[in-house]
Amino acid sequence: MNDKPVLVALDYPDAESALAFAARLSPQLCRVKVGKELYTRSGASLVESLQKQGFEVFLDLKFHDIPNTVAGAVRSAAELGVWMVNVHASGGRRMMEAAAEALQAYQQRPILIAVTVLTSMSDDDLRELGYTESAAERVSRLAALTQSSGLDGVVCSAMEAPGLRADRGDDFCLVTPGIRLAGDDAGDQRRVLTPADAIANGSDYLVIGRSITAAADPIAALERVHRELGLSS
Ligand SMILES: O=c1ccn([C@@H]2O[C@H](COP(=O)(O)O)[C@@H](O)[C@H]2O)c(=O)[nH]1
Repeated sequence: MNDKPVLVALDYPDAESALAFAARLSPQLCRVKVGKELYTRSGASLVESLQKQGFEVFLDLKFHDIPNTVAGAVRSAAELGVWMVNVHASGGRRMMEAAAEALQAYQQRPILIAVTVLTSMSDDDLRELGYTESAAERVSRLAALTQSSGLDGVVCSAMEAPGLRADRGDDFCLVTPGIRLAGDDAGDQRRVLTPADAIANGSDYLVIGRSITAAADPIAALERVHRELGLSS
């Protein structure tokens, strides 16, 4: 396990709330994730404010568009100096190759990963969309496509991590949302594991939102995650 596996999802409606919460966290102990809700409202300046606080930022905008547009989007993310950025694997090989190629010009580039199947989706959800594969099968296929397109890793559920680790090797980065502390409500998530089980399954990074941010005492919840992983807080 790497020494900073926790990525705290800052799913807040505005910069003030996000920055106030981040100020209670230590950049030595975790990284932060900025997603669509916060970025749409507060944009690049919010990312820069978090970086000034010392945080490495995962920009979770899940780009999915034509290759030229996605290449430009990941280039903008690199200019912003984010630590990690993502696209949707279902954008296909040419889109992912264009994204990977766009980052080659940067000496210090973001880690580039692709979302396989959202952790909020079940096999039934996929069937309703007309897919005949299970979530696990689709994740496996999209992860192979992601790796052969030159990306660094995928977003998947920790439930799929053992198979992906075996198939894709130790250097392929597995980023897993859908993490819940035991006893917490899964909410809209469908493929869920605890922090300890996710790491045991081979996850590199755990994306954790509500189990921390919606806890009565968020800092105590983060400490509980670290204790569960055998890390000091
Ligand atoms: O498949 C995915 C991809 C991204 N996410 C994001 O992670 C967090 C999870 O938040 P929780 O509150 O811990 O459920 C959220 O920002 C999602 O946009 C994901 O859940 N699943």
